[in-house]
Amino acid sequence: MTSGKINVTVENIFPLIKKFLYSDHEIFLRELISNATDATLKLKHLTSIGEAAVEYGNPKIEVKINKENKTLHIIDQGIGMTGEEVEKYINQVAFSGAEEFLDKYKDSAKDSGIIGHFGLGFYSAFMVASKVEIITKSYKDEPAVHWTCDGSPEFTLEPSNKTDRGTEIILHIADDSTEFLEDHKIQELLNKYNKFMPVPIKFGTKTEKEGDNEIEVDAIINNPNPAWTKKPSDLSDEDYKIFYRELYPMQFDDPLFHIHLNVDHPFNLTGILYFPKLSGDLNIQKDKIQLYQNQVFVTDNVEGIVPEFLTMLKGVIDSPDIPLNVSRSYLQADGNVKKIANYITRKVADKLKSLFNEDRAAFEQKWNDIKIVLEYGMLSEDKFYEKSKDFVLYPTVDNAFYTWDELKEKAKINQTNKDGKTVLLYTSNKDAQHSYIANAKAKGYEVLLLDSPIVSHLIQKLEMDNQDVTFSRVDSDSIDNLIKKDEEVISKLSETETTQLKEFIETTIANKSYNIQTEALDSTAAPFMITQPEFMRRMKEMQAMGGNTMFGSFPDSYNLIVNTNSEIASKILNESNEETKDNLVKQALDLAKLAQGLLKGEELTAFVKRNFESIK
Ligand SMILES: Nc1ncnc2c1ncn2[C@@H]1O[C@H](COP(=O)(O)OP(=O)(O)OP(=O)(O)O)[C@@H](O)[C@H]1O
Repeated sequence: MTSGKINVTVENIFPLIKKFLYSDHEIFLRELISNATDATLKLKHLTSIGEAAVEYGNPKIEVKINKENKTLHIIDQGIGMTGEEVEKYINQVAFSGAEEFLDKYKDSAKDSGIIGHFGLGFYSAFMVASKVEIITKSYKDEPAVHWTCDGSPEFTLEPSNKTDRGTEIILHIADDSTEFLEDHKIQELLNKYNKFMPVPIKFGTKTEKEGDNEIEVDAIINNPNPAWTKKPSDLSDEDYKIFYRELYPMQFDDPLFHIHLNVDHPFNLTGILYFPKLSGDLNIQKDKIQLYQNQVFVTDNVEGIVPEFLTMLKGVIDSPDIPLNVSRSYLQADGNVKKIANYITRKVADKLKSLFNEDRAAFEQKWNDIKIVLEYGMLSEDKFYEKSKDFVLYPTVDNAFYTWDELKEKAKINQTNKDGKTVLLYTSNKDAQHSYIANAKAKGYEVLLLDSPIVSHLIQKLEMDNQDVTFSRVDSDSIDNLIKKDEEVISKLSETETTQLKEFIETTIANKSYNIQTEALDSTAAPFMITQPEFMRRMKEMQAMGGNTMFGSFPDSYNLIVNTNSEIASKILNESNEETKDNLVKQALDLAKLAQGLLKGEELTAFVKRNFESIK
């Protein structure tokens, strides 16, 4: 037996490991299973290139709890270690075995996915164990060894009678960590970190029916060949759906479509992203994109790696090239990470374009479910905005869907005003703005249905980019003013009469919240109409979305448009009975309010009562 002191740097590192290095104690299991996986894949690699004269077989990794002894065992059938290697790899912490391995087999090892990446892997065991043993036998024809260490820098190394190849790590679980002796806890951790690791992992047994008999079989907790590691051409739509279920067992909606990611230059990345049916409340998206490194779960916080607008998607990303033990802000500045984000954005845009081109009708059907992500992407990522023209749709109230170019083309003919600007009319609510939509449609205009919460920001951006186009909500002015053509409508009232009418209405209403405007409109147009000017409303909405209160909050601003060519206008003007005149104005105003959804509460009650009276 040899005993000795672990490399001096360790003396300082041990307490560090325990206290600071890992905030999450539970990751020790992931680290040890990763080591076991690496050891297994190394052996696979060596046998495949004829460097190891042993049978690879069907190795698995076993995790076992011994409640009586208060130990947790991680057993693999991998490459193992000789006594010398234990000295070297385990005792000299700073020495990275993986590094040497890679150095030796650099080029042939590249595609076997065996690059170590988590830092101080093995020693994380001391976060939960008071004593750790390693019993290991190398694939080389050398005796097995038994290493023991109680967390102090002293260790012992003695021969062992282990005869089969591989490594068993035994953790004597510390008194403050006994939760790791519970089946359900280990099950939970395996499920979280190891669900898709590339070597089968056994935890306990289960019974299975074979004919009429029940037989005891290994309970394998992982799927070693998850969909993202396969070629897209080997997967059907159904396979992708099945994998979605596997990722999110509690998710019952099918995804709308998927995007298979696969790149190996200038960085390595594979994965599958899904467009989910978004639930109404975007804040409670529980199932997130999961980040893996060589099939080991790392985190489901992909902020900084995936462009923000795509964090609403689901799925997995697997890349060995994402630095993990660094802060988020560092991550965002990392060149590789930026490239990854750009690549993902491009892939998503390409996929959307091909979906659109392949089956436009199906794409239109999905539009409502995906638009929020796309619109957000247009606003936040210039690269995505540039590509979005090819597939972003603008739906009308009549369920027609236009691309940007189609829309401009169409509107140009009929909806260009006298200043040469094409005016795109839209509504945010088909029901609430019904009467205004009807006015626009009567003129043969298209009305878009743009009802996302970020629409005001989006149209602002579109207008900036297309100086010949302007957006106006249907209720922001009278239809003749929205798209001003050259033809003048002649007023039936003289200028004096118009002033008289305006003054009378002003005094009757005596309510400063409306800005009264008299206009000579078509005689069949509504006599009184309340509008909400586009600019003020849009500013207010943008401010509400952006949470910016720097300029104070914008007040609501409404105009009352009085149509001087309407019969009612003349009637009011010519009415000699003051009370009747007053009532005419009040009734007309209430009707205008009703059409804009502004007649509420006490006013609505009084209105209803008054109208019942009038038909008695
Ligand atoms: N189960 C095992 N079988 C064979 N060798 C092992 C096993 N566990 C650890 N080792 C050896 O010990 C070395 C040190 O392991 P440790 O987990 O500390 O770091 P690493 O695996 O090299 O790097 P990292 O964990 O950061 O990816 C490994 O590189 C490997 O050579």
